[in-house]
Amino acid sequence: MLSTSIGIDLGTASVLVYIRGKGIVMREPSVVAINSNEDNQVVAVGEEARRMIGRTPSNIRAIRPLRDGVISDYQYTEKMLKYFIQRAIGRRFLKPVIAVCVPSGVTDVEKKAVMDATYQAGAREVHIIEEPIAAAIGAGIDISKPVGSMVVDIGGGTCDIAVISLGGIVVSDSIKVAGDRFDEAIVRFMRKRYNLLIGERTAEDVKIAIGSAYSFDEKRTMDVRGRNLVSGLPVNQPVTSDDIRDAMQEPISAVVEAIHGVLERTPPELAADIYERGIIMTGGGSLLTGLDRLIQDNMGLDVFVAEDAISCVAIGTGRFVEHLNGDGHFQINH
Ligand SMILES: Nc1ncnc2c1ncn2[C@@H]1O[C@H](COP(=O)(O)OP(=O)(O)OP(=O)(O)O)[C@@H](O)[C@H]1O
Repeated sequence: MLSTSIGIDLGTASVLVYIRGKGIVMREPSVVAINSNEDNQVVAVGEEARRMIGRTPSNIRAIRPLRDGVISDYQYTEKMLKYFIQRAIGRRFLKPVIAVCVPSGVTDVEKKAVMDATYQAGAREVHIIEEPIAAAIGAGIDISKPVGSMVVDIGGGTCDIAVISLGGIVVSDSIKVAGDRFDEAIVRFMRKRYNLLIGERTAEDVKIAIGSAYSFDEKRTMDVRGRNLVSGLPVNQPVTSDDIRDAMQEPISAVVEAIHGVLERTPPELAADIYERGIIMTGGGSLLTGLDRLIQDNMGLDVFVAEDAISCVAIGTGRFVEHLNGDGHFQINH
């Protein structure tokens, strides 16, 4: 009997678990709720904890243990990871082999900590995988070939840009500007332009509903509910997709500049491959309307959003662990 292989995308915004033969079996927000009256015990994890944000007595706090693509709270990252692994695998006779994809800003010490937590949660063997490699595998790129591919993974906390060839990263950059920064920019804009106080969850909803990185002919509007900072009362403020584009201009430009920077540092042969094949975008942030078009116009090359972009890293991590050969190397025979 084969032991189970599991791939985990330990993301800033969400954790996805992939099991061999089943695909993605779990997709939960990276949130932990703790009770300060009971020695900061964990009271809920994932979606249940997220629902508690802003709706709990003051002794219960919902925290995001990974922020800005780094582990901001190791203790709770470990608890969250263990909870998800145990829920995914249940009771098993044979311990699973687990690959965990960590945000690229994570240090070697933190990687070791994630490894230890995964062993403690019941793994037989643990592999830590880099985010751009997982994203590329998940997007269906054959990374083993001596051909340059550029992957831009835009998550919640980080935007990772990498040129991959022969299974390794040749040039890369990681900036702490991604989906969360877009949301924060919308919060700031609403306060400045409309004296309206909104939370980050509302900002995210607005971004997904009418946010656009590119100026399309069709304009969209929506009413945003918040608190007027002058009257102190709740109001509905109509906003347009142009408003939201203005709001996000700074973080969007930072993403475009970072891609430029990586292309400039790419060796000419690989750059030629990328001009021929285009850029692949993955991660939830790449779903922002018009972002592909904006990058395409700026760079003068084709940009494709991968199928199921938000799951690419988890799928890639799962495929990585499925195709490990006996000596611990990734190998797919095409
Ligand atoms: N349709 C959409 N349009 C715009 N943004 C979206 C959309 N769907 C999801 N997002 C954004 O994608 C981000 C989360 O992406 P993802 O789940 O890939 O991140 P993550 O892997 O948890 O983070 P990281 O890679 O930084 O660790 C959030 O900021 C979310 O608002």
